[in-house]
Amino acid sequence: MPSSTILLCGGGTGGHVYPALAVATAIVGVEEEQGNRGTEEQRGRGTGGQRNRGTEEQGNRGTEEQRGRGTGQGDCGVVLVYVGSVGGMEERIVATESSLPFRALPAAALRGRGPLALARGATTMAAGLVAARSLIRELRPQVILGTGGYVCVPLFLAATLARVPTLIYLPDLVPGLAGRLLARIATKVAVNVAEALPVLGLRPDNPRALVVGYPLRPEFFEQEREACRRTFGFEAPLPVLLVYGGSRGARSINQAIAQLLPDLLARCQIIHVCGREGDETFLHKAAQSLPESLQVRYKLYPYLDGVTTPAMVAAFGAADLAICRSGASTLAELPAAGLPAILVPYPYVHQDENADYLVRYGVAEKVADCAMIGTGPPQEGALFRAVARLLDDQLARQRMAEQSRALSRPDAAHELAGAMFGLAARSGG
Ligand SMILES: CC(=O)N[C@H]1[C@@H](OP(=O)(O)OP(=O)(O)OC[C@H]2O[C@@H](n3ccc(=O)[nH]c3=O)[C@H](O)[C@@H]2O)O[C@H](CO)[C@@H](O)[C@@H]1O
Repeated sequence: MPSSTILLCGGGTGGHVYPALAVATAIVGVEEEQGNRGTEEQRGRGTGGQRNRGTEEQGNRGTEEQRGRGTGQGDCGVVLVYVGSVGGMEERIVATESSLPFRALPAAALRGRGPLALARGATTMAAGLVAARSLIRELRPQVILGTGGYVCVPLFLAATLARVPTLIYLPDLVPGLAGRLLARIATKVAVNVAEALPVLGLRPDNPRALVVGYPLRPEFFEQEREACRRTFGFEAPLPVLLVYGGSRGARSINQAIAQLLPDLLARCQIIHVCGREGDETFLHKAAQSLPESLQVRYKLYPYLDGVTTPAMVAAFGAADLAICRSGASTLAELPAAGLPAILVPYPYVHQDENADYLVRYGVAEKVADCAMIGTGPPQEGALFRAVARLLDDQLARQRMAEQSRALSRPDAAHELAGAMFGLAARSGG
């Protein structure tokens, strides 16, 4: 496919960004395999997928040399451009963790807390549609991949008007409102697991439907446990617990951990990724009130990006057990790392279905947000009881890890890249 332009679009939260970056890396890989070399001019325009995320041995901060390796920048004839929303967290992730050029569109939620919010949302979306139409006229893409979030709506509408083929990837068991809308207008609809298709009104034999798994950063499959542990400065032979609340952090989980900190640190070491919303302050204070011998077991970060901090993949590699929300990424990242988990679904979106899927396969346990601490002493709440039981039962963890690995589909990014090339070929790219 000589000199094609592909747009990747997803935003609002991290879960809509990382799958697109993984597909970008795979597209560059497929292009290079096919020996389809770009011209000097195309190279300058930027083609990269994800930067390399390393462990301690690899320097961990991403040297210039490593960044070059992970991006695929240089010899690829495809031009990839990331399209996100104005002011969304995707701009920062794309700038830090990839070398893709970034373009922003106005976008807002399609439902509001009243008629005024709804009207404001509709106005922003109308502005987004105008901007998307002019972006498509300027960049003339052969195909567009959407990975979710409201920003895909104006871009997909503009693509439909301009007859540019689109592929929407929806990773959740039950996709949100924007996802369901996009599934109606996209040329192809890809999902993580077949169970998601009926919700979208699609049968598995529908030629528009693809079941591909979840496109992951390749580094999830490559981590070496001891190196990952050293990355976080852990030396004790105690188990490592990874706590995170999705890409934004989860206040209720952070508050529960603050209460349980002394009891947890008596049994394990913790990597806690608390989100950028300011919870770091009270967690830091809770840790400082502990004896020095326990404090060294607690590693607190607002976010792990693999460039300014250690990488999220290294945290997965270091851990024996996770406590986390059940965003769609957990359906693939936990299996790829073979990491047993206690899932605490975010109550206001469809995360229960994702958690139930993993629980059904025996690779995770579920604790309701409101049951984490309960009404009595925090140690008697459902969260601490589950953590203590699993930390004490290495065999159970091993069994969960093995069953978890069996769910892994490492070829998802590659499959989606192939589907994108197929659509681009149809559009004459
Ligand atoms: C509150 C909300 O609406 N959540 C939704 C949002 O979650 P959210 O954006 O949190 O999505 P996920 O939990 O699926 O993914 C988070 C991603 O961020 C990465 N990560 C996270 C923290 C960090 O410090 N570094 C890092 O790299 C994780 O490894 C993962 O790849 O999108 C998901 C995908 O549609 C949905 O399933 C969730 O229901």
